[in-house]
Amino acid sequence: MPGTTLPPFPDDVRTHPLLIIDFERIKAGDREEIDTLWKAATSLGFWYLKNHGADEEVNGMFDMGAETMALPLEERMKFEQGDDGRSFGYKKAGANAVDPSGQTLDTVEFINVSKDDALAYPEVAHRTYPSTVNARMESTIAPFIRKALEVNYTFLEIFNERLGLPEGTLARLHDLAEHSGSESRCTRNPPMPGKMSAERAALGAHTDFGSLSFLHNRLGGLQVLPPGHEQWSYVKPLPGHAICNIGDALSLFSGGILQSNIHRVVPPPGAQAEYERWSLVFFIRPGNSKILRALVEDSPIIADAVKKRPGQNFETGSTAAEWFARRIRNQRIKNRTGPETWYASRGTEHTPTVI
Ligand SMILES: O=C(O)CCC(=O)C(=O)O
Ligand SMILES: [Fe+2]
Repeated sequence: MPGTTLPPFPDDVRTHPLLIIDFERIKAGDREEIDTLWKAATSLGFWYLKNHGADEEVNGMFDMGAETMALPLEERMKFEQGDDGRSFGYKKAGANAVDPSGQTLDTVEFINVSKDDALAYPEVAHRTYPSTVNARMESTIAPFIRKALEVNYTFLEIFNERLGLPEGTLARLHDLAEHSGSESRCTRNPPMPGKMSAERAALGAHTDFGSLSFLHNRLGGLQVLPPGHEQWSYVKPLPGHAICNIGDALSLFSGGILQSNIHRVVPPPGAQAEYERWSLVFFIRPGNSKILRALVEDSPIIADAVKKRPGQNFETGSTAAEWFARRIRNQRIKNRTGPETWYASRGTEHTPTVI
């Protein structure tokens, strides 16, 4: 957290390098930088982002997270997301399964704030939040969300062009005026030194539900399973760099050209394990009514990609709202009937598209 000196990320753990993208160069239309972004988005689907200009808002969001987690649990529980497939609100630690067995539970708690609630405040679009969230809705949360949207819409415009889609197609699928599952998430994972091995997931293996994630963390713990690998690798946090990744919705819209890669969170490595781990994400997700399917009629490039992957299903028959609700509902341990509940919470991770 701000003001704390954290031990460095150890140099003796398996780490996967990510390409570094400079947001200033992307905004300036630098072709070389856009080529590098395209390479990252279509291979691992993860990249570092520097010069994103959101540092101040990110620090404010971490303060909001600390203030919220300092509220009595009883108070936080008044705003719990519940078992009906709703994402917005507070999620207590241990509410979710992390694997099919249902024997182990997640250890993270987080506070999710809807983009619609933050931008409509003081009007309520979906739900109400703890006092600590309300106090910072206009000064911290809405500014952070606006910055994150600027970054994400910039990427969407580039992907739109590279995918050969008619101008504005991806922007319309993420129409700011339509209610959506887009949200900010501030997560706390308590330190549990020595109690768990690195194989004990704090947040189970998953692909992100939405289109793009704009992530900020300070301590290690995030791991990716790159296509073709059998072992998990850490993603090393780099000061001043966000980590961006593609989620299921963009992977589906693009017929698998954009890669939604599996990842998880384990306790921080080495001496970092002694510390509380915080992370902050903004997830941009399609408008609630949008159907998750490959945009084959809109782009010959996407039609071609789908033809090349005959074993894969890019027709979910599901709206964005239904897709997210299904996944969230089936992660909740209260809804578990057996391993099938875990499998029903899955996204595109069983159909990797990068060989
Ligand atoms: O905490 C992190 O570093 C990643 C979190 C994550 O993957 C998520 O919230 O979907
Ligand atoms: Fe994630």
